Amino acid sequence: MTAETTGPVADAPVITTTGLSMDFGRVMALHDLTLSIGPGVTGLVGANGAGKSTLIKILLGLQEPTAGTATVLGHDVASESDRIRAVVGYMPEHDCLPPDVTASEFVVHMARMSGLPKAPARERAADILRIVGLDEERYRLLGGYSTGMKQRAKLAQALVHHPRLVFLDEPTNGLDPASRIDMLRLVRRISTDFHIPVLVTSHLLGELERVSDHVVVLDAGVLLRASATSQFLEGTGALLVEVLGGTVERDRLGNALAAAGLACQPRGSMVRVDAPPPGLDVHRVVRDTVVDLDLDLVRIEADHGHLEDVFTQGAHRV
Ligand SMILES: Nc1ncnc2c1ncn2[C@@H]1O[C@H](COP(=O)(O)OP(=O)(O)OP(=O)(O)O)[C@@H](O)[C@H]1O
Repeated sequence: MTAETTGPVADAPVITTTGLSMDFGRVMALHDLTLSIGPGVTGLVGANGAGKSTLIKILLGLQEPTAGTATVLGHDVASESDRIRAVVGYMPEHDCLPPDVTASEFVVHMARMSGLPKAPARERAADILRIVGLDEERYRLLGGYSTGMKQRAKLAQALVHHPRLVFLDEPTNGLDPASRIDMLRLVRRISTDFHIPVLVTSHLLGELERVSDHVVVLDAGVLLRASATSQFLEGTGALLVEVLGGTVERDRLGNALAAAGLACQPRGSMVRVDAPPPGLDVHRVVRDTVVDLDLDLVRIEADHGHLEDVFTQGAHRV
């Protein structure tokens, strides 16, 4: 297997699906999915069981859909899955690492399986293990690795053969908050530093907000929404206001703003003020109210949408 040398044409779809369905009998894992995914990082989000892994397996040609068609880098998944697997890197969700070999041996082996000769395979494996942060640990047996190190080793094997596209299935699974942030930085680097399109999944809806250019939201196999991340996060027109103190001060402010005619409710330690009627200078009303109540203003900021809102706002199915 040799990876192709040319990258995807700018803005050409990297992945397309048309009417894709996967019926397992008792459960419909994907239902009539029509999608077009471009370059950059695409976050595929949805609760456990939403159909994320099933979609990836179909795209890799590992599972045959019950209906519909799909292409990956222009190749048809039904008839050209060998071509697809040659040019796509895949990090599976579950632990799939042999415990009794070192990370170095494993990643060199995966490079050789992809067709790289011995010396370049060693060189490439060393490079990629350094990039994922396993330089010093590369001669340790994988069986003794922590979850975070195993995730990095899985990522290394997905990148070692110079793929033109990578699928990362729940790369932050089992990681503590600091390791999650590190892993998400690595995911971003795959796109920004190496210019490889990435399809990355997470069941934590908000997790991919910061690293994804586009987001696809699945709910029980149905496409809820697919759009640029910026469209999910754009301003809602509402404001968040914080004053010094605790819930007593927050509620005094909220009650006074409500008495001044603004629709508001508590949001954590802050007061969320709904988009005001046109013509009303809400910043002035807030500042005047804070002064009248003898409170100390910490901040007034625009409230932005979040990915989770897609599930709570009666999402429009696409
Ligand atoms: N081989 C299979 N046979 C029967 N049902 C399956 C099979 N594979 C997946 N399913 C079911 O299809 C649905 C979607 O599963 P899938 O693994 O794609 O979800 P997911 O979004 O990746 O969730 P998770 O993150 O929990 O893996 C689930 O209800 C799952 O139980």
